[in-house]
Amino acid sequence: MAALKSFIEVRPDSHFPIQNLPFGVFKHRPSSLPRPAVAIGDYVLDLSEIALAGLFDGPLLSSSDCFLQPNLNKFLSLGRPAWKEARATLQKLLSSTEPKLRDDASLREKSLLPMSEVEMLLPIVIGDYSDFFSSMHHAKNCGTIFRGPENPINLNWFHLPIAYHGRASSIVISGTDVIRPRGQGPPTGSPPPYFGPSRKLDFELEMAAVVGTGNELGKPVDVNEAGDHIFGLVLMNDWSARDIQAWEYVPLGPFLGKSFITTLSPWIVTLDALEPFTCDAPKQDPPPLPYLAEKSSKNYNISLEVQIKPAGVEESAVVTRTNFNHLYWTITQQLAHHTINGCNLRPGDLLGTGTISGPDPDSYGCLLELTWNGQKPLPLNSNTTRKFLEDGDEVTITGCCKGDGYTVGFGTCTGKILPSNSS
Ligand SMILES: O=C(O)/C=C/C(=O)CC(=O)CC(=O)O
Ligand SMILES: [Ca+2]
Ligand SMILES: [Mg+2]
Repeated sequence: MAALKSFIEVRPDSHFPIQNLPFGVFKHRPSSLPRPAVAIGDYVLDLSEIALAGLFDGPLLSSSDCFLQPNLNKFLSLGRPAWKEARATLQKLLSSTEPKLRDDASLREKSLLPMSEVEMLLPIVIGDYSDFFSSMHHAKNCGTIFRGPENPINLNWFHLPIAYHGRASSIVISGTDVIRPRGQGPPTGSPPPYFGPSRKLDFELEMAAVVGTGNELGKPVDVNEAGDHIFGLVLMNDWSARDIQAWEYVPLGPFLGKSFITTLSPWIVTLDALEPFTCDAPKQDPPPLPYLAEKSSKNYNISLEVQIKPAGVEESAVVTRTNFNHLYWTITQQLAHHTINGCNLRPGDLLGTGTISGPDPDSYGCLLELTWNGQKPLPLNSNTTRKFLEDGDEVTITGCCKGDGYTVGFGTCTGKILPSNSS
Protein backbone atom coordinates (compact mmCIF):
# COMPACT_ATOMS: atom_id res chain seq x y z
CA MET A 1 0.00 0.00 0.00
CA ALA A 2 1.41 3.42 -0.95
CA ALA A 3 2.13 5.60 2.10
CA LEU A 4 -0.56 8.14 2.97
CA LYS A 5 0.48 11.59 1.69
CA SER A 6 -0.80 15.10 2.33
CA PHE A 7 -1.36 17.84 -0.27
CA ILE A 8 0.72 19.96 2.13
CA GLU A 9 4.44 19.64 1.55
CA VAL A 10 6.00 17.93 4.59
CA ARG A 11 9.80 17.76 4.94
CA PRO A 12 11.02 14.15 5.29
CA ASP A 13 12.47 14.86 8.76
CA SER A 14 9.36 16.71 10.00
CA HIS A 15 7.84 15.37 13.22
CA PHE A 16 4.36 16.14 11.90
CA PRO A 17 3.47 14.15 8.75
CA ILE A 18 -0.12 13.13 7.99
CA GLN A 19 0.54 9.88 9.90
CA ASN A 20 0.91 11.88 13.14
CA LEU A 21 -1.64 14.73 13.41
CA PRO A 22 -1.03 15.56 17.09
CA PHE A 23 -3.53 17.83 18.87
CA GLY A 24 -2.67 21.15 20.49
CA VAL A 25 -4.10 24.59 21.27
CA PHE A 26 -2.78 27.83 19.76
CA LYS A 27 -3.36 31.57 19.62
CA HIS A 28 -2.76 33.38 16.32
CA ARG A 29 -2.39 36.88 17.76
CA PRO A 30 -2.10 37.99 21.39
CA SER A 31 -5.76 39.10 21.29
CA SER A 32 -7.10 35.97 19.50
CA LEU A 33 -9.05 33.27 21.30
CA PRO A 34 -7.22 29.97 21.94
CA ARG A 35 -8.25 27.33 19.37
CA PRO A 36 -7.69 23.57 19.03
CA ALA A 37 -5.47 22.48 16.15
CA VAL A 38 -3.53 19.60 14.68
CA ALA A 39 0.04 19.99 13.41
CA ILE A 40 0.78 19.15 9.77
CA GLY A 41 4.32 19.82 8.51
CA ASP A 42 5.16 23.45 9.26
CA TYR A 43 1.48 24.40 9.67
CA VAL A 44 -1.24 24.26 12.26
CA LEU A 45 -4.75 23.39 11.08
CA ASP A 46 -7.33 25.41 13.04
CA LEU A 47 -10.00 22.88 13.99
CA SER A 48 -12.55 25.57 14.87
CA GLU A 49 -12.54 26.66 11.19
CA ILE A 50 -12.87 23.05 10.03
CA ALA A 51 -15.79 22.53 12.44
CA LEU A 52 -17.49 25.81 11.38
CA ALA A 53 -17.14 24.72 7.73
CA GLY A 54 -19.14 21.58 8.63
CA LEU A 55 -16.29 19.25 7.71
CA PHE A 56 -16.46 17.12 10.87
CA ASP A 57 -19.37 15.22 9.34
CA GLY A 58 -19.12 11.90 11.22
CA PRO A 59 -21.90 10.75 13.59
CA LEU A 60 -20.06 11.61 16.85
CA LEU A 61 -18.64 15.02 15.99
CA SER A 62 -21.02 16.61 13.48
CA SER A 63 -23.07 18.40 16.12
CA SER A 64 -20.36 18.79 18.77
CA ASP A 65 -18.85 22.13 19.76
CA CYS A 66 -15.71 20.44 21.15
CA PHE A 67 -13.43 22.23 18.65
CA LEU A 68 -14.90 25.64 19.49
CA GLN A 69 -13.47 25.38 23.02
CA PRO A 70 -10.30 27.08 24.34
CA ASN A 71 -8.87 23.68 25.41
CA LEU A 72 -9.16 20.00 24.46
CA ASN A 73 -10.89 18.76 27.64
CA LYS A 74 -14.35 18.47 26.07
CA PHE A 75 -12.97 16.56 23.06
CA LEU A 76 -11.00 14.28 25.41
CA SER A 77 -14.13 13.51 27.44
CA LEU A 78 -15.89 12.16 24.31
CA GLY A 79 -13.76 9.00 24.27
CA ARG A 80 -11.83 6.83 21.87
CA PRO A 81 -14.56 6.43 19.17
CA ALA A 82 -14.74 10.25 18.80
CA TRP A 83 -10.91 10.54 18.78
CA LYS A 84 -10.75 7.93 16.02
CA GLU A 85 -13.48 9.69 14.06
CA ALA A 86 -11.61 13.03 14.29
CA ARG A 87 -8.37 11.41 13.18
CA ALA A 88 -9.99 9.63 10.22
CA THR A 89 -11.80 12.85 9.14
CA LEU A 90 -8.59 14.91 9.34
CA GLN A 91 -6.39 12.32 7.61
CA LYS A 92 -8.88 12.23 4.73
CA LEU A 93 -9.24 16.03 4.60
CA LEU A 94 -5.47 16.58 4.47
CA SER A 95 -4.70 13.76 2.02
CA SER A 96 -3.39 14.56 -1.45
CA THR A 97 -6.43 13.00 -3.14
CA GLU A 98 -9.16 14.89 -1.25
CA PRO A 99 -10.22 18.21 -2.87
CA LYS A 100 -12.45 19.69 -0.07
CA LEU A 101 -9.69 21.67 1.63
CA ARG A 102 -6.96 21.30 -1.01
CA ASP A 103 -9.02 23.17 -3.63
CA ASP A 104 -10.76 25.70 -1.36
CA ALA A 105 -8.38 28.69 -1.24
CA SER A 106 -10.50 30.71 1.18
CA LEU A 107 -10.82 27.87 3.71
CA ARG A 108 -7.10 27.08 3.39
CA GLU A 109 -6.26 30.70 4.13
CA LYS A 110 -8.49 30.75 7.21
CA SER A 111 -7.56 27.37 8.63
CA LEU A 112 -3.91 26.67 7.75
CA LEU A 113 -1.47 28.93 9.59
CA PRO A 114 2.33 28.78 9.57
CA MET A 115 3.47 27.28 12.87
CA SER A 116 6.08 30.05 13.13
CA GLU A 117 3.27 32.64 13.37
CA VAL A 118 1.32 31.11 16.24
CA GLU A 119 1.80 30.84 19.98
CA MET A 120 1.25 27.38 21.44
CA LEU A 121 -0.60 27.15 24.76
CA LEU A 122 -1.19 24.39 27.30
CA PRO A 123 -3.69 22.25 25.36
CA ILE A 124 -5.60 20.98 28.41
CA VAL A 125 -6.82 22.20 31.75
CA ILE A 126 -4.97 19.87 34.14
CA GLY A 127 -6.96 19.17 37.27
CA ASP A 128 -4.49 16.72 38.75
CA TYR A 129 -0.97 15.60 37.99
CA SER A 130 0.68 12.45 39.37
CA ASP A 131 4.28 11.45 38.75
CA PHE A 132 5.31 7.80 38.61
CA PHE A 133 8.77 6.26 39.09
CA SER A 134 8.63 3.53 36.45
CA SER A 135 12.21 3.18 35.15
CA MET A 136 14.07 0.50 37.05
CA HIS A 137 17.43 1.97 36.06
CA HIS A 138 16.41 5.38 37.43
CA ALA A 139 15.02 3.82 40.63
CA LYS A 140 18.24 1.88 41.16
CA ASN A 141 20.50 4.87 40.52
CA CYS A 142 18.47 7.27 42.72
CA GLY A 143 18.28 4.64 45.47
CA THR A 144 22.05 4.17 45.37
CA ILE A 145 22.72 7.92 45.42
CA PHE A 146 20.14 8.89 48.09
CA ARG A 147 20.14 5.79 50.29
CA GLY A 148 23.29 3.78 49.54
CA PRO A 149 24.12 0.70 47.45
CA GLU A 150 22.91 -1.99 49.91
CA ASN A 151 19.20 -2.04 48.93
CA PRO A 152 18.84 0.57 46.22
CA ILE A 153 15.33 -0.54 45.15
CA ASN A 154 12.66 -1.08 47.83
CA LEU A 155 10.82 -4.40 47.70
CA ASN A 156 7.49 -2.64 47.01
CA TRP A 157 8.84 -1.17 43.73
CA PHE A 158 8.56 -4.53 41.94
CA HIS A 159 4.92 -4.98 43.04
CA LEU A 160 3.38 -1.61 42.27
CA PRO A 161 4.06 1.44 40.10
CA ILE A 162 5.26 3.91 42.77
CA ALA A 163 4.09 7.53 42.39
CA TYR A 164 3.57 10.79 44.24
CA HIS A 165 0.96 13.50 43.73
CA GLY A 166 2.51 16.36 41.77
CA ARG A 167 1.45 19.97 41.52
CA ALA A 168 -0.85 20.92 38.60
CA SER A 169 -0.81 24.72 39.06
CA SER A 170 2.85 25.08 38.06
CA ILE A 171 2.69 23.05 34.82
CA VAL A 172 3.74 25.30 31.93
CA ILE A 173 4.07 25.11 28.17
CA SER A 174 7.43 24.60 26.43
CA GLY A 175 9.38 27.85 26.10
CA THR A 176 8.43 29.20 29.54
CA ASP A 177 11.45 30.36 31.55
CA VAL A 178 12.37 28.45 34.70
CA ILE A 179 13.19 30.61 37.73
CA ARG A 180 15.72 28.88 39.94
CA PRO A 181 13.80 27.91 43.09
CA ARG A 182 14.87 28.88 46.60
CA GLY A 183 14.49 26.59 49.54
CA GLN A 184 16.08 24.56 52.29
CA GLY A 185 18.87 22.11 51.64
CA PRO A 186 20.74 19.76 53.96
CA PRO A 187 22.93 21.55 56.54
CA THR A 188 26.51 21.78 55.32
CA GLY A 189 28.31 20.23 58.28
CA SER A 190 26.36 21.51 61.28
CA PRO A 191 22.84 23.01 61.56
CA PRO A 192 20.99 25.14 60.53
CA PRO A 193 20.05 23.85 57.07
CA TYR A 194 21.15 25.72 53.95
CA PHE A 195 18.63 28.29 52.70
CA GLY A 196 18.89 30.03 49.34
CA PRO A 197 18.78 29.42 45.59
CA SER A 198 18.95 25.70 44.80
CA ARG A 199 22.53 24.61 44.16
CA LYS A 200 21.46 21.32 42.56
CA LEU A 201 18.93 22.25 39.89
CA ASP A 202 18.23 19.33 37.54
CA PHE A 203 16.06 18.32 34.59
CA GLU A 204 14.11 15.06 34.44
CA LEU A 205 13.48 13.50 31.03
CA GLU A 206 9.94 12.17 31.22
CA MET A 207 6.87 11.62 29.12
CA ALA A 208 3.33 11.97 30.41
CA ALA A 209 0.05 10.29 29.54
CA VAL A 210 -2.91 12.62 29.04
CA VAL A 211 -6.10 11.11 30.48
CA GLY A 212 -8.98 11.19 28.00
CA THR A 213 -12.07 9.69 29.56
CA GLY A 214 -12.00 9.53 33.32
CA ASN A 215 -13.68 7.08 35.70
CA GLU A 216 -16.37 7.44 38.31
CA LEU A 217 -15.33 7.78 41.97
CA GLY A 218 -15.30 4.30 43.50
CA LYS A 219 -15.05 2.49 40.12
CA PRO A 220 -11.50 1.35 39.28
CA VAL A 221 -10.45 0.97 35.63
CA ASP A 222 -9.58 -2.58 34.52
CA VAL A 223 -5.96 -2.75 33.39
CA ASN A 224 -7.02 -4.27 30.06
CA GLU A 225 -9.33 -1.31 29.39
CA ALA A 226 -6.94 1.35 30.65
CA GLY A 227 -5.69 2.11 27.11
CA ASP A 228 -9.12 3.47 26.19
CA HIS A 229 -8.77 6.09 28.93
CA ILE A 230 -5.50 7.49 27.57
CA PHE A 231 -5.71 10.06 24.79
CA GLY A 232 -2.00 10.43 24.07
CA LEU A 233 1.49 11.31 25.22
CA VAL A 234 3.57 14.47 25.60
CA LEU A 235 7.20 15.16 26.51
CA MET A 236 7.67 16.40 30.06
CA ASN A 237 10.52 17.98 32.00
CA ASP A 238 9.93 17.47 35.72
CA TRP A 239 12.50 20.05 36.86
CA SER A 240 13.91 18.99 40.23
CA ALA A 241 15.97 20.75 42.91
CA ARG A 242 18.00 17.85 44.25
CA ASP A 243 19.24 19.62 47.40
CA ILE A 244 15.70 20.64 48.41
CA GLN A 245 14.43 17.15 47.54
CA ALA A 246 17.13 15.29 49.49
CA TRP A 247 16.40 17.30 52.66
CA GLU A 248 12.60 17.32 52.57
CA TYR A 249 11.51 13.97 51.12
CA VAL A 250 11.58 11.78 54.25
CA PRO A 251 8.98 10.49 55.04
CA LEU A 252 6.29 11.90 52.72
CA GLY A 253 8.11 12.16 49.39
CA PRO A 254 8.82 15.02 46.96
CA PHE A 255 7.23 18.42 47.71
CA LEU A 256 8.91 21.78 47.05
CA GLY A 257 11.89 20.16 45.30
CA LYS A 258 9.63 19.48 42.32
CA SER A 259 6.52 21.68 42.58
CA PHE A 260 8.14 24.93 41.37
CA ILE A 261 7.63 24.19 37.65
CA THR A 262 7.00 21.30 35.22
CA THR A 263 7.25 21.84 31.44
CA LEU A 264 5.19 20.08 28.74
CA SER A 265 5.60 19.90 24.96
CA PRO A 266 2.64 21.50 23.16
CA TRP A 267 1.47 18.66 20.88
CA ILE A 268 -0.33 15.59 22.27
CA VAL A 269 0.57 12.62 20.07
CA THR A 270 -2.37 10.21 20.15
CA LEU A 271 -2.03 6.53 21.05
CA ASP A 272 -3.59 5.87 17.63
CA ALA A 273 -0.65 7.62 15.91
CA LEU A 274 1.76 5.66 18.13
CA GLU A 275 0.14 2.28 17.41
CA PRO A 276 2.69 1.28 14.67
CA PHE A 277 5.49 1.82 17.20
CA THR A 278 4.31 -0.50 19.96
CA CYS A 279 6.72 -3.11 21.26
CA ASP A 280 6.70 -5.66 24.05
CA ALA A 281 7.13 -4.28 27.56
CA PRO A 282 9.97 -5.79 29.64
CA LYS A 283 9.18 -9.09 31.35
CA GLN A 284 8.06 -8.40 34.93
CA ASP A 285 9.59 -10.60 37.59
CA PRO A 286 7.95 -11.20 40.06
CA PRO A 287 4.70 -11.35 38.08
CA PRO A 288 2.36 -8.49 39.03
CA LEU A 289 -0.79 -9.07 41.10
CA PRO A 290 -3.84 -9.97 38.99
CA TYR A 291 -5.21 -6.38 38.90
CA LEU A 292 -1.96 -5.27 37.21
CA ALA A 293 -1.55 -8.32 34.92
CA GLU A 294 -2.20 -7.31 31.31
CA LYS A 295 -3.30 -9.64 28.53
CA SER A 296 -0.80 -7.86 26.30
CA SER A 297 1.75 -5.58 27.90
CA LYS A 298 2.77 -2.82 25.45
CA ASN A 299 5.47 -0.22 25.39
CA TYR A 300 6.37 2.25 22.64
CA ASN A 301 9.62 2.57 20.72
CA ILE A 302 10.21 6.32 21.13
CA SER A 303 13.78 7.64 20.86
CA LEU A 304 14.40 10.43 23.35
CA GLU A 305 17.20 12.96 23.65
CA VAL A 306 18.15 15.87 25.92
CA GLN A 307 20.30 18.83 24.87
CA ILE A 308 21.78 21.61 27.02
CA LYS A 309 22.70 24.99 25.55
CA PRO A 310 24.65 27.23 27.94
CA ALA A 311 24.15 31.02 27.71
CA GLY A 312 26.14 32.63 24.91
CA VAL A 313 27.00 29.33 23.20
CA GLU A 314 25.72 28.58 19.67
CA GLU A 315 25.86 24.79 19.76
CA SER A 316 23.83 22.73 22.18
CA ALA A 317 25.32 19.53 23.56
CA VAL A 318 23.43 16.24 23.58
CA VAL A 319 23.72 14.97 27.15
CA THR A 320 21.64 11.81 26.97
CA ARG A 321 19.91 9.48 24.51
CA THR A 322 17.37 6.95 25.74
CA ASN A 323 14.09 5.27 24.80
CA PHE A 324 10.57 5.14 26.22
CA ASN A 325 10.70 1.34 25.93
CA HIS A 326 13.02 1.15 28.97
CA LEU A 327 10.03 1.70 31.28
CA TYR A 328 9.28 -1.31 33.49
CA TRP A 329 5.70 -0.35 34.41
CA THR A 330 3.45 0.46 31.43
CA ILE A 331 1.22 3.54 31.22
CA THR A 332 -1.85 1.26 31.34
CA GLN A 333 -0.61 -0.37 34.56
CA GLN A 334 0.03 3.11 35.97
CA LEU A 335 -3.53 4.19 35.17
CA ALA A 336 -5.13 0.99 36.53
CA HIS A 337 -3.06 1.24 39.72
CA HIS A 338 -3.99 4.93 40.15
CA THR A 339 -7.71 4.00 40.22
CA ILE A 340 -7.58 0.67 42.11
CA ASN A 341 -8.51 2.33 45.41
CA GLY A 342 -11.51 4.00 43.75
CA CYS A 343 -9.75 7.31 43.01
CA ASN A 344 -11.35 9.04 40.02
CA LEU A 345 -9.35 10.42 37.11
CA ARG A 346 -10.76 13.24 35.00
CA PRO A 347 -10.26 14.31 31.37
CA GLY A 348 -7.02 16.29 31.14
CA ASP A 349 -5.34 14.69 34.16
CA LEU A 350 -1.67 14.03 33.64
CA LEU A 351 0.29 10.90 34.58
CA GLY A 352 4.07 11.39 34.38
CA THR A 353 6.03 8.23 33.62
CA GLY A 354 8.92 9.11 35.89
CA THR A 355 12.43 9.81 34.67
CA ILE A 356 13.25 7.56 31.72
CA SER A 357 16.74 6.19 32.23
CA GLY A 358 18.23 3.38 30.18
CA PRO A 359 20.81 0.85 31.37
CA ASP A 360 23.93 2.68 30.08
CA PRO A 361 25.52 5.74 31.71
CA ASP A 362 24.93 7.81 28.53
CA SER A 363 21.20 6.94 28.63
CA TYR A 364 20.42 8.30 32.11
CA GLY A 365 17.50 10.74 32.24
CA CYS A 366 18.75 13.42 34.66
CA LEU A 367 21.97 15.11 35.82
CA LEU A 368 21.67 13.52 39.28
CA GLU A 369 22.48 10.21 37.56
CA LEU A 370 24.63 11.51 34.67
CA THR A 371 27.04 13.28 37.07
CA TRP A 372 26.40 10.91 39.99
CA ASN A 373 25.15 13.71 42.26
CA GLY A 374 27.80 16.14 41.01
CA GLN A 375 30.76 13.84 41.63
CA LYS A 376 31.55 13.34 37.91
CA PRO A 377 31.16 16.62 35.97
CA LEU A 378 29.67 16.12 32.51
CA PRO A 379 31.52 17.73 29.57
CA LEU A 380 29.27 19.89 27.34
CA ASN A 381 32.02 21.07 24.99
CA SER A 382 35.80 21.45 25.05
CA ASN A 383 35.79 23.99 27.88
CA THR A 384 32.44 23.62 29.68
CA THR A 385 31.23 20.99 32.14
CA ARG A 386 28.12 20.69 34.30
CA LYS A 387 27.44 19.13 37.68
CA PHE A 388 23.94 20.63 37.77
CA LEU A 389 22.15 23.32 35.73
CA GLU A 390 23.50 26.88 35.74
CA ASP A 391 21.64 30.14 35.14
CA GLY A 392 21.25 30.73 31.40
CA ASP A 393 21.26 27.01 30.50
CA GLU A 394 18.54 26.05 28.05
CA VAL A 395 17.37 22.44 28.27
CA THR A 396 15.54 20.85 25.33
CA ILE A 397 13.92 17.39 25.25
CA THR A 398 12.98 15.87 21.89
CA GLY A 399 11.46 12.54 20.98
CA CYS A 400 10.33 10.69 17.88
CA CYS A 401 9.43 7.33 16.34
CA LYS A 402 10.93 6.38 12.98
CA GLY A 403 8.39 4.92 10.55
CA ASP A 404 8.89 3.59 7.04
CA GLY A 405 9.78 6.83 5.23
CA TYR A 406 8.26 9.13 7.84
CA THR A 407 8.74 10.25 11.46
CA VAL A 408 6.08 10.55 14.15
CA GLY A 409 7.53 13.07 16.57
CA PHE A 410 6.71 15.11 19.63
CA GLY A 411 8.48 18.35 18.70
CA THR A 412 10.40 19.89 21.58
CA CYS A 413 10.02 20.63 25.28
CA THR A 414 12.27 23.55 26.24
CA GLY A 415 13.01 25.78 29.19
CA LYS A 416 15.77 28.25 30.13
CA ILE A 417 17.05 28.73 33.66
CA LEU A 418 16.78 32.28 35.05
CA PRO A 419 18.49 33.38 38.26
CA SER A 420 16.58 33.12 41.51
CA ASN A 421 14.31 36.14 42.15
CA SER A 422 16.20 37.36 45.20
CA SER A 423 18.54 35.88 47.72
O1 LIG B 1 14.54 7.75 44.71
C1 LIG B 1 14.06 8.82 45.12
O2 LIG B 1 14.14 9.20 46.29
C2 LIG B 1 13.33 9.73 44.19
C3 LIG B 1 13.71 10.01 42.97
C4 LIG B 1 12.92 10.96 42.15
O3 LIG B 1 13.37 12.06 41.87
C5 LIG B 1 11.54 10.52 41.84
C6 LIG B 1 10.72 11.20 40.81
O4 LIG B 1 10.52 12.40 40.63
C7 LIG B 1 10.02 10.24 39.92
C8 LIG B 1 10.77 10.04 38.65
O5 LIG B 1 10.97 11.02 37.93
O6 LIG B 1 11.11 8.89 38.34
CA1 LIG C 1 9.85 12.99 38.21
MG1 LIG D 1 7.97 19.20 38.58
